[in-house]
Amino acid sequence: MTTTTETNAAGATPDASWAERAAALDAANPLAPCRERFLLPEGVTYLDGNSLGALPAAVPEAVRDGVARQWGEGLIGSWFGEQARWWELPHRLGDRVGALLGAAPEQTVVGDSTSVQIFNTLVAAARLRPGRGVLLTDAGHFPTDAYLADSVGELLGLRVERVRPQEFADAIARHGEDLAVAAFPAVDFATGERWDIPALTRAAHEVGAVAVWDLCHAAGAFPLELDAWDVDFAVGCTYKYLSGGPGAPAFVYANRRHHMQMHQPLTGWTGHAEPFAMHGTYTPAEGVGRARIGTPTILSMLALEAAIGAFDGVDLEVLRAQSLSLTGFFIECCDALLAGRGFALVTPREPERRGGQVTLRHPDAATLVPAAAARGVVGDKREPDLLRYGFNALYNTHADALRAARTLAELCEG
Ligand SMILES: Cc1ncc(COP(=O)(O)O)c(C=O)c1O
Ligand SMILES: Nc1c(O)cccc1C(=O)C[C@H](N)C(=O)O
Repeated sequence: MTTTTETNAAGATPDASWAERAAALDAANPLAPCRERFLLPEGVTYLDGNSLGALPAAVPEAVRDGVARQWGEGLIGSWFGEQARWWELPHRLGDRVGALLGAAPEQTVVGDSTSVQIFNTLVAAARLRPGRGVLLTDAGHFPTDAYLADSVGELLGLRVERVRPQEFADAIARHGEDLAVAAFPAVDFATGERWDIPALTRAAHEVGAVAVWDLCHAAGAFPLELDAWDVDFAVGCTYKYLSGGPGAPAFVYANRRHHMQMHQPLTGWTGHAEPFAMHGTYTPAEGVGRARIGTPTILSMLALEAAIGAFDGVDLEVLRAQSLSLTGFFIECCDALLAGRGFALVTPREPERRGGQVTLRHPDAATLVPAAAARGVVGDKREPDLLRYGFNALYNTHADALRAARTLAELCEG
């Protein structure tokens, strides 16, 4: 398999030895018992957890309890009653998610969708830098981030500039004190390339700008240190590596030092200082509670709360090591088994530049991805010719990686 810059001349290792290597790596995996924390369909190799995480085993019972006992029996009393305390759930869950992001408690809340939180946070961030004229964002950002940056620019009269992250540091320096906000993804959704959050955050701070990170493809995939890196704001979804389920609520992290000045545009009643006083005018809650917007989606939050339990006792450094072992082994398998079949590796080979996914390019991606899924290997396709395979170290195995590469090779043989 080739990259744009190099040709990898892997030797023809016999097929059996790949299987032996996969088995040995899986046998040595300290996270292997975590696979039992998920309900995976028999015979399916699921490599699309970078889009929708697999179902954690604890979720069905948590949702059943939420419906039958907390709602069915507790009724309205479950908002504040000991049996459920739904009202606190955005904070309770926020702290659980925050722990996976390197965020001390009371800086993260869960609620609404990623798109809503991106909008709210971008405006709040820009309002911290009045008089500045530029919102810098990634030219390859996920579409919702790009559309919302344009919308925020239009609303606030900011010029939106889109640059590739390789040019980000230069663009920051060029705009200097005219830069209000730098909004970037931690990992590129298409290529799987991981960007340097601490270095880029520092660069933004050097010109006095505010850094907003989209952690959709990072949260739960590898360790993050938002507090230590002095990140301003971060937003992300919980349905990918956190496996919160379809439509699971987003999270927003707001660094404690911004809480008192943070002025968000979506001033919903649950972010009010006294929501049940039913005042006619908005006074934001103190602390991160002001990032709340509307009524929490309790059933989804209960699913997410149970899902996050899959991380209990997991050292994120160990998870990262396993994730890199999986993606690295998959790249090796592809180098060997797909050589000369028209594939190119899009994701960087250097481990520190990868998140949890490996992206390949092939002119027949549109037919290969569904054909592989029909043979039990589920990944996804992104325009125009990308095949994405996402590895979640809590449930994927090296055998999954080998099967995926082998299946693609078999499909190319016809
Ligand atoms: C980087 C990124 N941002 C945002 C989203 C999605 O936003 P929402 O959850 O609002 O659909 C995704 C994926 O869906 C994504 O990959
Ligand atoms: N959010 C999604 C959805 O609601 C339906 C189908 C796919 C998605 C995705 O997660 C897309 C994803 N963010 C991506 O990286 O392409």
